[in-house]
Amino acid sequence: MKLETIDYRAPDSAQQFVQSLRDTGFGVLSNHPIRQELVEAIYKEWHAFFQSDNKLEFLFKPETQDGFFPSEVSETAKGHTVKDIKEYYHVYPWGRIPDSLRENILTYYREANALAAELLSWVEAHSPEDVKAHFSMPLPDMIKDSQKTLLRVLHYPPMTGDEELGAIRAAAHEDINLLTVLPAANEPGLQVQAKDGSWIDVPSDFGNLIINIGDMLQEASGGYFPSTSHRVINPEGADKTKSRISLPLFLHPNPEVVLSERYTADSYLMERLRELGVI
Ligand SMILES: O=C(O)CCC(=O)C(=O)O
Ligand SMILES: [Fe+2]
Repeated sequence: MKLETIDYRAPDSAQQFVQSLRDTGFGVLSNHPIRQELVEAIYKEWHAFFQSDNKLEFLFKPETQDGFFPSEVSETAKGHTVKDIKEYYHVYPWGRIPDSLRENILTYYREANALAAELLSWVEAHSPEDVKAHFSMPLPDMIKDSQKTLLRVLHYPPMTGDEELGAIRAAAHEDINLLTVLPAANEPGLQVQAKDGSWIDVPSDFGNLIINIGDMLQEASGGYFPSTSHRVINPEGADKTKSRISLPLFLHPNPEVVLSERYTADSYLMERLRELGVI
């Protein structure tokens, strides 16, 4: 399996993109409308924020889950026992955001959401009729004005050598949400698991946009769209001294949206957050 990069502006991009999602759980887009200068500015200013003690004034609130999550409380992926080597900040437009970082990150939030709605309409348009029939509403409507869509700014610090045995930057996991939209990070490391169990590098050319399926879309499509395992491996050699910043936007439907006969978006999310040990 190889992940092909798809030109967003190609005449058959929607069809190719949805085929890639179906085959691998991932789609990689080049030539897309997200401005690279904006992403670079965000990486730079948030890297500085993670280096500063200012982050401690924005410690996350357990009730609302916005703010800074230090590495000591960061996630343990489902089925794992060792914490990931990462710290992160949860950005919601209604949540706390340091003043000097507000403008760029909220612009990105808005623009990435607009593109995400278009990508969901591609998914809908290229779903077979029997799959589409199970969607309780058009996919873009599920996330419209959602207060739950989460932009996570992740910082994977340089390796110190004191990491817990077996710990990696992000242990293998599946995302909980509908789709995740992720600009290629400033360093490689993201891998997706192929059907044969092997791990494949996600093409991380700076400027690519990476989209992957989450468990909620898998649930809503009756398994037609697979939510595939992915992970972020530790750097080797000279790259050990480098931080990695990444910026996944997790598209979450409005809480009352029906995903399937078993779940609403809210009941699904609560179950998963409990499993992760973050609520
Ligand atoms: O940092 C990355 O490239 C991916 C992060 C990720 O998979 C996640 O936070 O769910
Ligand atoms: Fe993920």
